[in-house]
Amino acid sequence: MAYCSKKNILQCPALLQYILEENSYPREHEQLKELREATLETLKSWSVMSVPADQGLFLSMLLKLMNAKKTIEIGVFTGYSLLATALALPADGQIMAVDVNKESFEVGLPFIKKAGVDHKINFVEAQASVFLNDLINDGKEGEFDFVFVDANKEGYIKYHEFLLKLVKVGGVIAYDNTLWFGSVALSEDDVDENLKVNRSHLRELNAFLVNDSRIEIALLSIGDGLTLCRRIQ
Ligand SMILES: C[S@@+](CC[C@H](N)C(=O)[O-])C[C@H]1O[C@@H](n2cnc3c(N)ncnc32)[C@H](O)[C@@H]1O
Repeated sequence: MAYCSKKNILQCPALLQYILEENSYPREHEQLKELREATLETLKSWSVMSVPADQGLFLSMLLKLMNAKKTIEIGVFTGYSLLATALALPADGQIMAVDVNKESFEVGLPFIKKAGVDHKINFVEAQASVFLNDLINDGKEGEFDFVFVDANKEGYIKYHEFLLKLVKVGGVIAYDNTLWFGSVALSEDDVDENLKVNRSHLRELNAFLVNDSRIEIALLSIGDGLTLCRRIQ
């Protein structure tokens, strides 16, 4: 098989271990560590859905550099990236978070409460497109500093149009998994059957974003690939 079996584009296990175990876990917030461990214990192999600790540290750094205050989270799962975001925002920061399934969120919620940041989070159980449409109808255009998108990959291009309205000029939309195990760079014949559908959605998204003159982009090789889109008009 020509792709990395971990949901991470780093092909070298020793390097991944060095980045995570020696350089990220020592700086991970205590409740993020507890949430990560509870996710592994409760959801076993599904725990691969959480963003890795190095990406959590990056998100935290980015949000602080931007002085972000109001954000949107699409795709919560047990809430690793949500808690990393909530910890990085100021005391009066606000996150509008959506997931179709509340069950996984409930696994992480005790750690979010223990960290004392649950007051910053508005969790809505809904389809992301319905939730985004409602935010627009509620007059929230141009209100958000940052959006983290980590949900159904086939929805990303549709969400992009809503998000360009909701994020302010200068705000950032971050799309997760844009390198999809590294499979986006391989020919379809070399890709595992399980990866093909999302590989195709993500190649389509990447081609769309690179040609979108409304944004500045940076595709980062962190985690499973993260594309930052800064709204410029
Ligand atoms: C990769 S996980 C998110 C991981 C999370 N960011 C973290 O760090 O733990 C993807 C989540 O997207 C949610 N999801 C899938 N399709 C969705 C949709 N149409 N609308 C909202 N959420 C959706 C799933 O229920 C799942 O919890």
